[in-house]
Amino acid sequence: MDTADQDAPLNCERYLHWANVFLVVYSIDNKKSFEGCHQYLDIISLHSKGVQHNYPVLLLGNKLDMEQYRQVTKSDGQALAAKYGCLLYEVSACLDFESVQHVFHEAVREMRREMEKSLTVRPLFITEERPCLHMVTPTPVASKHGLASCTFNTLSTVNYKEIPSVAQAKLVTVKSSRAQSKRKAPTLTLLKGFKIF
Ligand SMILES: Nc1nc2c(ncn2[C@@H]2O[C@H](COP(=O)(O)OP(=O)(O)OP(=O)(O)O)[C@@H](O)[C@H]2O)c(=O)[nH]1
Repeated sequence: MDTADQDAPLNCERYLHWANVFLVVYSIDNKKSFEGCHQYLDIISLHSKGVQHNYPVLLLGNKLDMEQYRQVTKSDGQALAAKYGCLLYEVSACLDFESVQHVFHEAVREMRREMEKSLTVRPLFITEERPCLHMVTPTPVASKHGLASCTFNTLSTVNYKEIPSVAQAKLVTVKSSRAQSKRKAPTLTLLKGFKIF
């Protein structure tokens, strides 16, 4: 979405809640446009804090072909990017399509990296390897990314662990409290690493 705001951010909600990655653009030949970026960067970082999620931001100095009229040095751009923890690129939209394309590809890569990072907070699974001493209150394990959701209301001596990666998957046997009390009662066999829905 192109915000198309002329001087300052307007109705930010319409893109803040919608976007996964932000490109903040100024013209290297226009100091005012560079100064206007501060407001956008502030708003995006406030938004990220509010939702406790890091949205990648790329700061983009456009009109590199206007070098002779440059009002914003590359180090100005780098300092601003460093302040807000974002990446800086300088491009010429009218002369160099590939550099613009590269920035968009980078934006998508950054977004994927962020999503993968947030996936490292993995959902829980159950194992009987180290039984707990007390009953655990059944809790729905709801993953933000829909990876796992289950309740453990028949399992009293189970242990809760993070799901290992599929490469580490192996068979484990989980017994219900009823099964443990009866020697030949059926047990439930799970493949470690598989999600339980
Ligand atoms: N020299 C030069 N001019 C450019 C470049 N990119 C855009 N322009 C010119 O800058 C002006 C503004 O471009 P827009 O794409 O409309 O910029 P914008 O900020 O999205 O403008 P709005 O959509 O009206 O908010 C136009 O006259 C473009 O031709 C560039 O890389 N070099």
